[in-house]
Amino acid sequence: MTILVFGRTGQVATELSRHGGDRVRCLGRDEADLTDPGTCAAAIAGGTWEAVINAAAWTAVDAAEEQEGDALKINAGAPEAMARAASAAGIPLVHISTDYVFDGSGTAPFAPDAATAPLGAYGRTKLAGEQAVRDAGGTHAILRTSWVVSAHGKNFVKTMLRLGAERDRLTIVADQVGGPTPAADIARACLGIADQLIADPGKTGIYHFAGGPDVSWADFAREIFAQAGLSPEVADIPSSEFPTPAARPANSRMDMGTTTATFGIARPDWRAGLSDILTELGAKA
Ligand SMILES: NC(=O)C1=CN([C@@H]2O[C@H](COP(=O)(O)OP(=O)(O)OC[C@H]3O[C@@H](n4cnc5c(N)ncnc54)[C@H](OP(=O)(O)O)[C@@H]3O)[C@@H](O)[C@H]2O)C=CC1
Ligand SMILES: Cc1cn([C@H]2C[C@H](O)[C@@H](COP(=O)(O)OP(=O)(O)O[C@H]3O[C@@H](C)C(=O)[C@@H](O)[C@H]3O)O2)c(=O)[nH]c1=O
Repeated sequence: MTILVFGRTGQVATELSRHGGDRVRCLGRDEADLTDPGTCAAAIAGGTWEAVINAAAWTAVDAAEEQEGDALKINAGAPEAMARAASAAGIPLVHISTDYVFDGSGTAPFAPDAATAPLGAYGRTKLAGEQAVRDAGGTHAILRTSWVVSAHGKNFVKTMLRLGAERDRLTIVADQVGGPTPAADIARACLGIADQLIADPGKTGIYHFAGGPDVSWADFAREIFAQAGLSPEVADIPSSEFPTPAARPANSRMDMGTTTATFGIARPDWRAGLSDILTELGAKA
């Protein structure tokens, strides 16, 4: 049997396709459009699947501020339909969420049961998606991750490689700290969690999965440039000097202790994943 994946072109979906091989069937927007949640439910009901993984989402953080209704449909309406259909089919759903459901207060890592309080529209829509998945009442894992990077799509590593080649000096925020997470590691975790939920629906719940060690965006940029053999000056700035439509959490540290205890999945070292990404991009020094 096969695992159904929503998403085909995204960072995590691309790695699910790569790591899942013949075990996964990835649906692009042409086959299941999340703005039309009925197409997601129909895709689940229309096949015989072992599990469902939702790797599709509205991920444009700033654009969500102006288009929250559109983002809500994709990040909550579609997951609700997926969760209901998966529950009706008696199969588990692995749904990916984000550190941006937290307000970023303090410096301690957030546990999965910590209070949520999103700072912006993207986080609000993702939190609504989590709630919808839980309300559907089926077997599920809501896997919150952070700062996803890969050789595909749009992400901080690719932005830094572009800017680092163009400029002598970059100003990068140093007062936001979190765990960069390679999409390949997320894909492996999702597949492992899906298998374990099939075997034991009692593992249903909210889990965290983020790379370590925690780092500021500025220090993350420095490591990207070190591994890529680029040497622009990286100047630390406060978030106030990099104004964006959506506020970002200052503290994105996430405690993944329950993920390790429940599923035996260890925290990945993002520096190793970064090395793989740069090698794949032909950018490794
Ligand atoms: N990127 C990050 O830094 C983080 C991401 N996450 C979460 O991880 C998950 C995966 O993110 P990531 O791989 O980075 O996402 P990407 O932005 O790389 O890809 C998003 C995917 O969603 C698809 N999608 C968007 N809108 C629709 C739609 N209307 N119908 C069908 N498909 C659609 C896109 O397809 P298309 O190419 O056709 O638009 C694409 O495949 C998401 O749940 C995200 O919220 C969590 C923390 C950090
Ligand atoms: C390009 C650039 C960015 N920055 C800052 C802005 C921001 O605080 C930080 C990262 O910028 P980005 O726009 O890549 O990050 P952003 O889109 O906010 O990334 C988020 O995406 C969503 C989908 C998530 O779920 C989060 O976990 C997180 O990964 O870097 C600088 O300080 N200087 C720069 O030159």
